[in-house]
Amino acid sequence: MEFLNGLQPSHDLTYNDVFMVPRRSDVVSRFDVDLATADGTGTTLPLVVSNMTAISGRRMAETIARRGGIAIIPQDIPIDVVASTVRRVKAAHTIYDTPVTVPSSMTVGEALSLIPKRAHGAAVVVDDGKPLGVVTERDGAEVDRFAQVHEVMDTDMFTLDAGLEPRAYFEALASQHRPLAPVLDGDSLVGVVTRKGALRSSIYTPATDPDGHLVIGAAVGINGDVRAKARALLESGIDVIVVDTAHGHQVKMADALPVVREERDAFETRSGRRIPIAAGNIVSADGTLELVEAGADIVKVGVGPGAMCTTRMMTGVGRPQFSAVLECAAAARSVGAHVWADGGVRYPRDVALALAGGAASVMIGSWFAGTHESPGDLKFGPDGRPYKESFGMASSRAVANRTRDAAGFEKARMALFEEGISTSRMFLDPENPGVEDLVDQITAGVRSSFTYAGARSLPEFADRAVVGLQSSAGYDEGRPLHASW
Ligand SMILES: NC(=O)C1=CN([C@@H]2O[C@H](COP(=O)(O)OP(=O)(O)OC[C@H]3O[C@@H](n4cnc5c(N)ncnc54)[C@H](OP(=O)(O)O)[C@@H]3O)[C@@H](O)[C@H]2O)C=CC1
Ligand SMILES: Nc1nc2c(ncn2[C@@H]2O[C@H](COP(=O)(O)O)[C@@H](O)[C@H]2O)c(=O)[nH]1
Ligand SMILES: [K+]
Repeated sequence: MEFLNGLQPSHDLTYNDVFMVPRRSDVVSRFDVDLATADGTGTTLPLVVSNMTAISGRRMAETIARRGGIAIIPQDIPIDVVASTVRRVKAAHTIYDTPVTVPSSMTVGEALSLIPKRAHGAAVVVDDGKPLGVVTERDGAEVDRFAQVHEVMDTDMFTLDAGLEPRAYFEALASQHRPLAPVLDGDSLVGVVTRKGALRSSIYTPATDPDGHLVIGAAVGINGDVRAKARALLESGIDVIVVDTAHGHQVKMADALPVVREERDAFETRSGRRIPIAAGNIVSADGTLELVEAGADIVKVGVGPGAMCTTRMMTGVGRPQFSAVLECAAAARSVGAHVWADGGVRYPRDVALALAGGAASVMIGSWFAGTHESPGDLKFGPDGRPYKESFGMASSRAVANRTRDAAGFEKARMALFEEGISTSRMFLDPENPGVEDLVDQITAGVRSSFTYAGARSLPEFADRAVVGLQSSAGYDEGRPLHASW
């Protein structure tokens, strides 16, 4: 990346401070862009879902990996729960959506609470392994919530066979005027296909491990028995291990990383698979080099940009994210390592700018909180708008959860330090209520960005991007106008 007109910025910059200028391009189609990352995680899109309890769980993990990204399960989740999450993600189909299945005797009320767990808006009714019908929100809307599913389900089953090409699924659904269909392999239900899903599987490549299963990562903190936790996580079958703390450039991190590296190397000897280690967070070249030296393959960059994060207001500490990414990515590159740009991403442009700054992948938390796939229950505001609750991992809510086994006195001491928001309502966008809708927007924006720069791949983009500085009026000029002046 170079600054426009050779400018050397006199102060640190964040995403809103900068813009990219187009340059002559021989990339003639946005489909010619390859967004695969080289950070060793197997992702085909440079997107990582933040290790936050309100955002990253099983549904998020399988959905994002199916489209090429990866989700990181937070450090606060008990290891047996992480292991079962990993098992279920690895068992999920790489092409078809996982169906919500309900027995025919389930109440409509219960079924309606399960349907929003998937963006496709329907549950498949299954008795004794045999699919009998489909029930949607609309089917359940007008009836008593204690009615049973078999009374309202659509039994005029339209199913499709597994193994067809995406176009065939799309056309079959379109010609039958169906939004979705259960997919059967022989008699058994293997998934659900929607028109959009079929379209997406022709555009995205799932992120898979060497055995062809969807990828997933998990985080470990720097306190407690780091060795045992790291070993258990590796044994659970994760594809990247994230060593996570607010202030990554500290002695405890420098002590924890060699331990995690030893466990990783031992796991490689046992299994033949080398699992990358990500660690953070830091915002300086020094911090990057020290973490890489201590064992990190990937360094997580970002102190204070996160939407749930109060660190900068509480402490005055942090660094505008674009400059932090730029400096850390250059340092990482000089020693053959990678960075993830973590936090503060609200628009596709921010993802593009992080990649221009040299990030191998971009971590997104809050933006993905308001989707069907985030773990929380769907709630409704006074105006009926659906939302999910989100909270920071350094909020009193998260700290209370993380320290649940500590003695009362210790708990109270730790609760003194709070650097995150405990409740925030993240509304679902009615047009884009699923995380895949957001991924569609991001990849459309980023692919287009690459063609403006004349780049076909991430390294080419980081090399060719020309970045200028703008005032807030410049930023404002770029915003769309949804009503008249
Ligand atoms: N990217 C960001 O800007 C930030 C992210 N977070 C996220 O919040 C979660 C919790 O992280 P964390 O608070 O580190 O909790 P951890 O449970 O990982 O504990 C952090 C350890 O580091 C010590 N420590 C020393 N200085 C600091 C400091 N300035 N801030 C925090 N800990 C410090 C703490 O000791 P002691 O308690 O005795 O001081 C404690 O032993 C993580 O998921 C992290 O990524 C949190 C804040 C900022
Ligand atoms: N200072 C804090 N940072 C936090 C907290 N919880 C998460 N985070 C960081 O934010 C990013 C996600 O950023 P977003 O803008 O996409 O939401 C996450 O990966 C963490 O690094 C917190 O409580 N305090
Ligand atoms: K912030």
